[in-house]
Amino acid sequence: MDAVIEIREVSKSFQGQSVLERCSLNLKKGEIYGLLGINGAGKTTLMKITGGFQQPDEGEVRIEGRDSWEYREKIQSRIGTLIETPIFYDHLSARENLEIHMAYMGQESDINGALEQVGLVRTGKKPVSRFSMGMKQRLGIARAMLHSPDCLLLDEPVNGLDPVGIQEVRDILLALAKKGTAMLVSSHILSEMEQLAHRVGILAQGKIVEEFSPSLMRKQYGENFENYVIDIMKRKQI
Ligand SMILES: Nc1ncnc2c1ncn2[C@@H]1O[C@H](COP(=O)(O)OP(=O)(O)OP(=O)(O)O)[C@@H](O)[C@H]1O
Repeated sequence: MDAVIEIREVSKSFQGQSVLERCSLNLKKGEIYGLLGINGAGKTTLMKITGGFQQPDEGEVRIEGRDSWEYREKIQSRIGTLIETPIFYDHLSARENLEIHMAYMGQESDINGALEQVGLVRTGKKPVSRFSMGMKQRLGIARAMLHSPDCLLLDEPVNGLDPVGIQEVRDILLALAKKGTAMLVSSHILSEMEQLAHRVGILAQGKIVEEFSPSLMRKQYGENFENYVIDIMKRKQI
């Protein structure tokens, strides 16, 4: 398999508490991989390590063949990330924030198009400090995808979005996947995963304990799909 993201036996502990334990998963071009797990399972930690924002204690992550910690600067300029609450220059507008980001990336991009895609084109000079949580989230998504990255790491991307926003973001992500972008996406909303992800992995006990195709799972379990998945999450928690 031509993996764009290869997570190989990654382990990470904080103050002696193991969070990830030989966790492995692969993502290929155009694939959306949904990461499910209870609070504190280690989803954000795995995203941070994948993007080279944290060093694994053991194991490695390769993005397009490069070690994501060793080559973190290069990698971070090529991937798009939305991990935890996005941070912006609060006194600046959405457009100014994106302009600064692209200047930092040393690239040019269609900022207007991106703002339009996420429904922020009419915010004009309004400073980000006056944005709602959902608007900040939309801006975070625009920033993550602005430089047309081959890989996106999105930690709860629809968090705080209204139903219209959720659908818009889902459509954007599905369209990007069709163009070949690989995405690691976490969400607590199972129905969202079902509509978005090609493959879902359940993170528990520090590793992926179960992987499935949500559409096949729905076919197999019908209305019991949610219960089935929640059951696995409960059983594997300990
Ligand atoms: N920098 C850190 N220092 C100490 N502990 C940390 C640090 N980062 C994460 N942890 C701990 O690692 C565990 C996993 O946290 P993480 O944020 O990765 O989980 P999560 O699956 O994303 O949770 P949630 O669904 O609640 O967002 C938690 O117990 C958390 O307290």
